[in-house]
Amino acid sequence: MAYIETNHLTYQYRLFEKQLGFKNGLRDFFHRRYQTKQVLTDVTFTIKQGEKVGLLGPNGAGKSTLIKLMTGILQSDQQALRIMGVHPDHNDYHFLRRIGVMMGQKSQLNWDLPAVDTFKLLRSIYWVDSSTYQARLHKYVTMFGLQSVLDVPVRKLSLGERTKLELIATLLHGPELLILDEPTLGMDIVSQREFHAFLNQINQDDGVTIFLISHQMNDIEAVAERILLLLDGQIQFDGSVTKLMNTVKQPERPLTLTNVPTHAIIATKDAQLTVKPEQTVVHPQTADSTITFKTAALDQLHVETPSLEDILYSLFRKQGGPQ
Ligand SMILES: Nc1ncnc2c1ncn2[C@@H]1O[C@H](COP(=O)(O)OP(=O)(O)OP(=O)(O)O)[C@@H](O)[C@H]1O
Repeated sequence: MAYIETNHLTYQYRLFEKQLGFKNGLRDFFHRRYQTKQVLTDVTFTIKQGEKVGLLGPNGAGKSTLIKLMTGILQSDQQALRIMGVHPDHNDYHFLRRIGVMMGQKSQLNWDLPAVDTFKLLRSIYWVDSSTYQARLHKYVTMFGLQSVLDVPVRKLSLGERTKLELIATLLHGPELLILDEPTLGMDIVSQREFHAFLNQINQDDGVTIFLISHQMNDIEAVAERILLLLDGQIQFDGSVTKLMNTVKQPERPLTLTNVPTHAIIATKDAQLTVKPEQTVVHPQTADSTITFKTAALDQLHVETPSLEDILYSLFRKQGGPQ
């Protein structure tokens, strides 16, 4: 049985259609009219225990909606979604104990209290025994080097410190599945890397399955072994970052050559280019980073490989799947 399984998962919101004017307002009161907004259509994928999966998609693609369905905040068809063998329900305590959810824009830490006070509260809510709690707290706080800020009211901490404490709060009850929605928003690059290293460590040490939504490409590249691309409400790609880079028809990039000798021939992996004497810019069909020279004597050759961000930019702009 798959650890996480969606099977033609479809979701639409129902929106109240409000009419303008007093008379229409009165009519609305007795005869409400609704329209529907299709957000997810036939979303099908499976995730194995211990995987680190990134969910990518443009604004409004339905990523948060999918998370709300996965955590039982929104309800879907029973057969369309199974998480750890059950249909998610946000009233199911046993289910909630097994997952941890961190939303970058929502905090569970009390602003006026030190983080350790919220940790103690969470320990009681989740019935974590004292020795397990102490061991986890010690491990996580040491990994992040946050010993000195545990007793400081949260409002006095930097955003980076708060975010790391937020992650610790999410993990104290020992969830097997960690769902993260934009966790590194606003973090500097040093804190981001510490955060990535932490996630990879808990995945390795404790086998925590990680489901990560982020618009930060470095989050995805540093953590996710596999990405799901949500476009037009459907999973349009499922595979590794490398596979996405190889699958997607990459935007054509000019090669800028200087001091090209007469009829210098450059071989790419898949094709050969013959450079005409005066030509200093060529547009190869298949440019990649493994270009070799057959006839050397080029002074300078710079090949730019498109980044993941470039690839996603072109995909998100046209809102279509990889071709
Ligand atoms: N409660 C709601 N009622 C009606 N429509 C909603 C509701 N919540 C979200 N939507 C709509 O559903 C679509 C998907 O929203 P969702 O928040 O899931 O997207 P997202 O991929 O998480 O976007 P972002 O990257 O901006 O966070 C959007 O068009 C949004 O306006």
